[in-house]
Amino acid sequence: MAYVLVTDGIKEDGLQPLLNESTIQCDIGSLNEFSDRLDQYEALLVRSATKVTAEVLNQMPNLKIVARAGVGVDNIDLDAATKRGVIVVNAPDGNTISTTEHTFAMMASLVRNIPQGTSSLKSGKWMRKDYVGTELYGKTLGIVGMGRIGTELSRRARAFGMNVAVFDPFLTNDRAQKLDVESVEFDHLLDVADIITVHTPLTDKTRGLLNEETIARTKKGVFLINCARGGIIDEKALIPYLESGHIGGVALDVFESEPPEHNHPLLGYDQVIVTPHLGASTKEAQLNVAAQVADEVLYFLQDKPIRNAINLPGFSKEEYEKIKPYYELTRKMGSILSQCMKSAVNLVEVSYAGKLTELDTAILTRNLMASFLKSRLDTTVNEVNAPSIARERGITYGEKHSSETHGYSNLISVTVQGDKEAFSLQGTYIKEYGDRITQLNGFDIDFHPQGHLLYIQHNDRPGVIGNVGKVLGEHEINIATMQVGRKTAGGEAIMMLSFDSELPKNIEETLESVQDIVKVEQIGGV
Ligand SMILES: NC(=O)C1=CN([C@@H]2O[C@H](COP(=O)(O)OP(=O)(O)OC[C@H]3O[C@@H](n4cnc5c(N)ncnc54)[C@H](O)[C@@H]3O)[C@@H](O)[C@H]2O)C=CC1
Ligand SMILES: O=C(O)C(=O)COP(=O)(O)O
Repeated sequence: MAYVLVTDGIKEDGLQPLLNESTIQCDIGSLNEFSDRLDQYEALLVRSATKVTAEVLNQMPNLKIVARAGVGVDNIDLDAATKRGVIVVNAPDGNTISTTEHTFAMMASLVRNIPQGTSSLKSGKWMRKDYVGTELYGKTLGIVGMGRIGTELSRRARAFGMNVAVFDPFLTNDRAQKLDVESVEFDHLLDVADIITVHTPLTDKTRGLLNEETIARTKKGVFLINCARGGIIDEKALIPYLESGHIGGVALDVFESEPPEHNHPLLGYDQVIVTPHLGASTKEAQLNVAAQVADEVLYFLQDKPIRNAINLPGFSKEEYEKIKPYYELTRKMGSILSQCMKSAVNLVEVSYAGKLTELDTAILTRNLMASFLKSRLDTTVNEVNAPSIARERGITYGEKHSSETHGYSNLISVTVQGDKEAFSLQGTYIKEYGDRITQLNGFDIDFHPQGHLLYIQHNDRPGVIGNVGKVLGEHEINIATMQVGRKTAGGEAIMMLSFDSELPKNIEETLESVQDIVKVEQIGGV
């Protein structure tokens, strides 16, 4: 049974695939409510309220995946999760439309004083001349961050006859042209925009993007909107400009600290309109994001590919189908290399040739590294934390694409380099025969890496192979398959034997005492 904890009121209708799965038990509530059994959960589903800190992760030693039913993952300690090997996924596009529409509603409300007019009338006043608004038509909307939400917003703004100036370092001219927006530098956007709205994640670069200095550059009467993340607009910096009347109005759906304090200074200004982080709060968005993360968690627990991992290279289902056979091969190669080369390693070089060069191979290299490191360490190592663990251990690794296929349609070559020795392995996947190891330390060989293996280095002399068979026979060990490789007659040679069951621990020493046998390594669990 896999245990899953669902927090933050994620919509249950969308979670049906998880809730209906008989091998999964879903608990619904908060971290606090289930504090006595946090150690059992393999998956945690959250929105923005639950803070997945390093401390929370420590209390959940079994946790393998955190799924964010929404976009922003700033409530999750990504570094700590990555280090621990916990996959973090989100639901990137399920709430795009809702947040876009909310931003547009905030913009329209802001320029037409709708919230102010509502509360004034409800308090018995009829103040038409105090609430004269501004048209959107013909005004310039400055969008900072042209991702999913920024893009959808720009389409709506264009439909309202607005000009759109965008600052996003990743926006190409071609895309800007297609979207009929002007791509500008940030300073230029500050100069020309009548309304500025931010749609970036909160990062070190975007924190305080609109601050005392940058707001000073904006047009008098500018309207500012933040429906992205609290802190992108520096809340304190707004106050002098609201006081002086430089800012025409501010719309905030998000705050530096949520909920904001009751006596938060910005809440006292009539020109500031607010909502309590409602951007994604529609029936449709909540159903979408819940269904997206439920699918991802279910897939993950069933060892199927996940699409929206934040701390892993992403790939589509189609790409996964292509990569799948090599995934198993790289796992096996990593394990064999680690067990054959027992000494310290400082460099791992992976080369992909043939059909593989058409694929994004980064995930394969991570998989190989995870498998390589796993056999050497007793901590959790997977594709998520393999890069940081390798770095910590002083192991550099890299990958390249090459044209040297050695006649195979696809070929993976790996060299592991230590201070004193090196070890190399080549493998391929052939549809009819499965995965094959085709070369080991320069020796041509051909075997299916499966089960319990014995790798023997020996001198190519008459009787050696027979003696190995004899010793194993005396120990009642049945050889399943045996492959021999050599470079020259009478020179160095290797054997690779496979067995149906585990071998006795001391068999290496017994075999190493046989004449002309140089080295014996058991390779288990491939
Ligand atoms: N209020 C709410 O309830 C919701 C808020 N959000 C927030 O909205 C924001 C945007 O969401 P999406 O559009 O889905 O994300 P996205 O990832 O599609 O877009 C973000 C864009 O920001 C750009 N960007 C990053 N750093 C930048 C910088 N320094 N300057 C300019 N542009 C920069 C990126 O290139 C990207 O195009 C996120 O912070 C997300 O958390 C999202 C959904 C709901
Ligand atoms: O998706 C996002 O980034 C959001 O900010 C939505 O947050 P929520 O799930 O409504 O707490």
